[in-house]
Amino acid sequence: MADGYIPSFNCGCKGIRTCLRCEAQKSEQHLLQENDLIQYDFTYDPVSKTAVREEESGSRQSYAFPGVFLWENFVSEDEERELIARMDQDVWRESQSGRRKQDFGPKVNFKKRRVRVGDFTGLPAISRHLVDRMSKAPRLASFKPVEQCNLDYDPERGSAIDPHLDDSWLWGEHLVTINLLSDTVLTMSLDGGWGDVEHGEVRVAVRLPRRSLVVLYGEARHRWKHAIHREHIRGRRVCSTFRELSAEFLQGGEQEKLGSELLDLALRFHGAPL
Ligand SMILES: O=C(O)CCC(=O)C(=O)O
Ligand SMILES: [Fe+2]
Repeated sequence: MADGYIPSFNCGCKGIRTCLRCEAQKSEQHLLQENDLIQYDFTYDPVSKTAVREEESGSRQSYAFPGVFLWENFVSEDEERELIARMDQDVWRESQSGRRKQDFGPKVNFKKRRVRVGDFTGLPAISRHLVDRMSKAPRLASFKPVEQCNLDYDPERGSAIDPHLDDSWLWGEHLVTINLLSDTVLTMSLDGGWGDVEHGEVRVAVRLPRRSLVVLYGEARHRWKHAIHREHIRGRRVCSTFRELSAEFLQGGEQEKLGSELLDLALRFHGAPL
């Protein structure tokens, strides 16, 4: 897809962030993107917290892979049904790469590093129990989200999210995502080699079972990019990502006042999507 290509119809894609719907409109289609045939180098093992690679020769390499916490069966089947039914009562807005989204959070301009309350009215009521429950994990004992973003991935649209790092000017140490409706794979990637892999892109596949919660922190948050590739969306997938504030917006930080206003609002759980 050429840079600057702007689809002229019903999707939210811009530039290189395309979906099957807008790709189908192009005369010269490149339906298979480069990353459609990924050979995974490593697979994450949540028990040993290592990234494991099996060579064709039968030898096995494994390296510590810190910064991922996985909580299986975080929500029950009944809860999942209720959560999705509730989300589907609200409008889903078109986003990039064939995703749809619902946002509950402050108004942010990341380029200009500006944030304000805007129309934010708090996280949705359905999240109160979820946030309560996540705080039972020692890693999340003091996690206080001020933003929730729900994303809806559709295999028919080729929905995906390209490798990226989440902002760390506004957002804090922990990125918390609840994975609903289908299993998927969160692909972690690093350029320039790792361990005995001297150069090139190293990828670690983190399996996310349906109804699990995953936390990225430390190196997995700040050094490794994360992505959801198209081929790992096998059925409708909905996720909710929760983000906390960075030190600048917490006690003792320069923007503490705004931070505490956002926190108070967020944790009243009276929110409507923006
Ligand atoms: O879909 C996911 O699990 C990841 C979403 C994500 O990385 C983001 O919204 O920044
Ligand atoms: Fe992200």
